[in-house]
Amino acid sequence: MNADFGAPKDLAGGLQQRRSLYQPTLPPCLQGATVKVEYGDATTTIDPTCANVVAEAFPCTYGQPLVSFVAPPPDAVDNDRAPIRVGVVFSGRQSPGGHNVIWGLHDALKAYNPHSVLYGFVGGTEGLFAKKTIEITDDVLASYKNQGGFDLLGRSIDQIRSNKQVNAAMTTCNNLKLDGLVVIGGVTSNSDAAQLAEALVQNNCKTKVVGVPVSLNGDLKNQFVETTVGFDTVCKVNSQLVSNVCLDAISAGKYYYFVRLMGRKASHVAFECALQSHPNMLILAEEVALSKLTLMEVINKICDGVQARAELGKFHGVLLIPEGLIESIPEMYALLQEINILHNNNVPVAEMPSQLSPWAAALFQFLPPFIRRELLLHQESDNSAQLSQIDTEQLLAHLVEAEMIKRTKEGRYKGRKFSSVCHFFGYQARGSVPSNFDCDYAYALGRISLHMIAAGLTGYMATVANLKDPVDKWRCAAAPLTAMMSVKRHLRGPGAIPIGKPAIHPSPIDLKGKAYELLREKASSFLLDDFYRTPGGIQYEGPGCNAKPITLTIENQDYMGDIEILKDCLSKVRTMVKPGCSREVLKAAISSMLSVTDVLTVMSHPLNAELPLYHFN
Ligand SMILES: O=P(O)(O)OC[C@H]1O[C@](O)(CO)[C@@H](O)[C@@H]1O
Repeated sequence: MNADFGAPKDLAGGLQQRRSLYQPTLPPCLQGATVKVEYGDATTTIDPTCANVVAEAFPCTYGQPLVSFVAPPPDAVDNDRAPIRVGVVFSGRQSPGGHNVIWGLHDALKAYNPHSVLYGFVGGTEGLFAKKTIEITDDVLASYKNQGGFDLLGRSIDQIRSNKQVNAAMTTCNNLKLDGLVVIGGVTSNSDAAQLAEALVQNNCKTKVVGVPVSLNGDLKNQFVETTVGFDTVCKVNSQLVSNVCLDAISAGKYYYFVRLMGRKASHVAFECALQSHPNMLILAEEVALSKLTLMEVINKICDGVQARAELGKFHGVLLIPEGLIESIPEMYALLQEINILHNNNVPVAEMPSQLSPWAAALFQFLPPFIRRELLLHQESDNSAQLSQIDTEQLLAHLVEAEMIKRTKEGRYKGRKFSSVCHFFGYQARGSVPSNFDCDYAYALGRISLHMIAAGLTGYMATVANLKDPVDKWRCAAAPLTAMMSVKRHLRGPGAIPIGKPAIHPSPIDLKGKAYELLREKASSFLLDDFYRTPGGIQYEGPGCNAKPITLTIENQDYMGDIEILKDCLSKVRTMVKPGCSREVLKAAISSMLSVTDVLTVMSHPLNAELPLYHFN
């Protein structure tokens, strides 16, 4: 690695310079040097059927309580606080706002005790294993505040997983006498952080491990985590690009733009961009997987859309797909699985096609040569295909064109010749200057991380709830990483056997949610009416800067399921306990009628604080 990490950045004048001066807004509880730590109920896991497996895998860190942070009372005794030593590592992929986590952590650390030290691991996890550090100071941070990229420290493999890697990380923590290690990343990095936390406790290492949810994919979402840092920015930047091509398409009326967006296991980015820019078509991986659509069924669906538009005299359009679409098509998934096994068996790439099963070989041969080459690329660290390198949008455009030619020959399509232009909007947005929302959110999470370490929490994730409200209503908390875990299983239903290691899994688009329903209601209008929307570039200051402060998915994120549970629960609870009962009695009543997950949902629900108040006092 030859980058000069931590060196001052040459900020171009104007916007970049002004952004470095932006001061994130802080929720009230984080405004002082300390916080009051409130412990909630013990946790299990989001999937109670896996609780035993998770408990067995994490004997020391499973079942820890939920924690919330509130402002300390004005008369709180402010004892001397010993300096704290913390390390921070960029583990997951680049995502706008990552630098602000480090900035928030640094500011909280220095406010806590000015002699505290923050080490940044240079070159990501590899820097952690090799104890390659720089000290993070005000000077080092100055030109990275509110800037995109992860170039302050860089990153390498998103893994702290093998025994060798865990031991190397532990040695570094011991050598540097770290009180805390902050791991920045998405689902994979936070699963690894949980494993590292457990290993450190088991080996009597004093370092507390804290995870911070940073991922452009927005798929680390559960009852504790509303969204990840970077998702807001990436969706806004991509939505602008998508709306630009929509306007380009309608202007000349001659091209279909096929746009692939990042999102490996879940289609959140594509979904949000569709909500923001209203393209003609959106194919969600979750829908395809649910309906088990074959590749040709997907192609026919697109061709039917092209044909319906042609009947209205429209020969242009914009189609969005997530990069994970290819894996959601059953036969493509099966083919990728076979290739995966060949990789795991170290079969040379050139020999792979000949070792595929007959049906997989037939499918492979049917695909255009560029896709064949891309499918054979080496896997990612989580053993999945390198989806960012597979030009699925080109595959679709190629097959749609062939199908439209066929329909023309058969006399089924009488419109103009189909023409396409393909784009992958991925890395462009990933390196973007973060939005105000991501700057504030990341900075707050950085500050929370310090308070978690100071409170001695390990195996936890920093969280903020109520994100759709103004910052002064944000609720700062920490949730055990094991509470977010589940285990993959073979079969669905009661006989299903959990397999594999417990991990935090990406959460897919909720196909029963309000945001999805909204989009489906508009699908036919989007397809035919060219109902394009132009959100424009991110506005940082002045009129319009807060017009849409947070992504529409989050805004429409309904707690409907939870509210239904809550309402139902309340009506039953009323018949069981007296108004003004204690929290314990209330909890026992709730527990007697709900599953462990639902009790957790209700007790950690944003409305929970009101539960005893307006119904029982
Ligand atoms: O930087 P790389 O290794 O190409 O990673 C690309 C992957 O990272 C992500 O941007 C984030 O997980 C994915 O959407 C994408 O597939």
